[in-house]
Amino acid sequence: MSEAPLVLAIDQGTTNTKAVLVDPSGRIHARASAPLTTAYPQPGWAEQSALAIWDSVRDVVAQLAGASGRIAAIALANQRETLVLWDAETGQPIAPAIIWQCRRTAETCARLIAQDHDARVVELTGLGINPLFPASKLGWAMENIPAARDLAAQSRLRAGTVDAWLLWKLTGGASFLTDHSNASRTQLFDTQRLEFSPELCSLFGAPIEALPRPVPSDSEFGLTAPQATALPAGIPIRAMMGDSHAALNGHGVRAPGPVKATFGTGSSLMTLTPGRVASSHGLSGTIAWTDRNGTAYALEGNITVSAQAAGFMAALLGIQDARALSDLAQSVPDAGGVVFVPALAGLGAPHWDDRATGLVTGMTHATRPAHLARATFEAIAHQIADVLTAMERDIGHPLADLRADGGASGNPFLMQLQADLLDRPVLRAEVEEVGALGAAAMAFAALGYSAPPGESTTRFAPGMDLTQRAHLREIWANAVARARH
Ligand SMILES: O=P(O)(O)OC[C@H](O)CO
Repeated sequence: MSEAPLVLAIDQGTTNTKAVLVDPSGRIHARASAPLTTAYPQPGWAEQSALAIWDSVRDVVAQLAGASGRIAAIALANQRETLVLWDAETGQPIAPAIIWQCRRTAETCARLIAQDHDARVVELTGLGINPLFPASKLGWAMENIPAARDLAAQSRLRAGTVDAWLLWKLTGGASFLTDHSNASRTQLFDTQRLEFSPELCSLFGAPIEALPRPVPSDSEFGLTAPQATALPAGIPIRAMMGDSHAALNGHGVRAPGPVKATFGTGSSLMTLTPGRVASSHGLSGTIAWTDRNGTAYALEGNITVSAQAAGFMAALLGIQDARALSDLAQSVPDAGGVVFVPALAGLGAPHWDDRATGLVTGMTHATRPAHLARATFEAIAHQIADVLTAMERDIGHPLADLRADGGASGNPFLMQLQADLLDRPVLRAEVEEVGALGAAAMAFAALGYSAPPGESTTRFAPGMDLTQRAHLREIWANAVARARH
């Protein structure tokens, strides 16, 4: 009997690139990982090397290429809203990638909002005007990077999100495409017509001809080029999706109801909706994916700094890493009244305040590093609770539980805190690579295999006294209000 085919699923994230080899049942046969660094050259700015992103993909692919004879397809999940600019002729990036966290266009966005453009942008895209999205980033690049203007004048400028950049490199420049889930996060994409909007491109100063062609998430995206990676030429790329969208698919969510939270550098909560939605509570309407069944729409809340807050606080306290910070946090029964608001790059959903800054409240002579450590994990959970509350208000009924994935979901202390502060169960996926598995499931479906079930989970039941929970939620809300002044 011949061996089952494998999909090589790549999850290109902000802090690392991971890849897995998966079979049609969803079983992982091998894993690989490569780290990435982010530069913060000015307050509010955030950049990565586009070549380092590509090299990290080549690295993880090389670690798994021994199985290339069995690899039937490649699937890609990626950090979203990050803008890469490159020269179509040389294949070289012309500037650092402006990543999703970057707030350099905060003033431009504030001006566009003051000029009353927000309602129309939300109508077309589901997204409130914000520097998170590539639209204003591309406008900024056209104004501030002379090479972008020069190349655009020669029709050589390519401006894409990370999926488009990686696909272009994997195929040796043959494919310049983006999938609808990634396109829906650019704030240039009309999510009803499924095309980039000339009106929005003109509003943000983005050259529409430099953008990739948007296609469904299960398209025939192209074939690996000779020597692009350690893989042989001719392997098809059969799925591309934003990482958060892929994680929702990886949880086995195929119909409205469940909500998932990815505990990554930032966090994203997402739930499928019966159709296009416009949030009234600070969330985004977006496209989950498009495939042979049509377009799946979703409601999403993005938190700008989530698990990254633990690394930040560990560094600030001179503690080795987030794991050691978690140990320290568990040495005290509570945060002693201390609240940490990790608005280190403004605040995302549901507040969307670019001027908010990080803040610690409630310190006294009794405050110890352990209280700050505990407040950091509470902050991660509070932010998720804020978005879940907003989601319930938009949907109009309570959500039963939360599906959790992403690196920090591996921390049982955090998962218990999350269940406690939500006052509802948290179901954590047992494998960490839910995003990669979701992209792999999309590729297998494209190849004609039926979807594997969602990942099995560990359940964390809420156990906090309700008065204590109400008190913690209240002092958190007060601290957030202060961070915004
Ligand atoms: O790199 P991650 O996993 O934190 O994901 C980044 C998100 O896609 C940004 O929206």
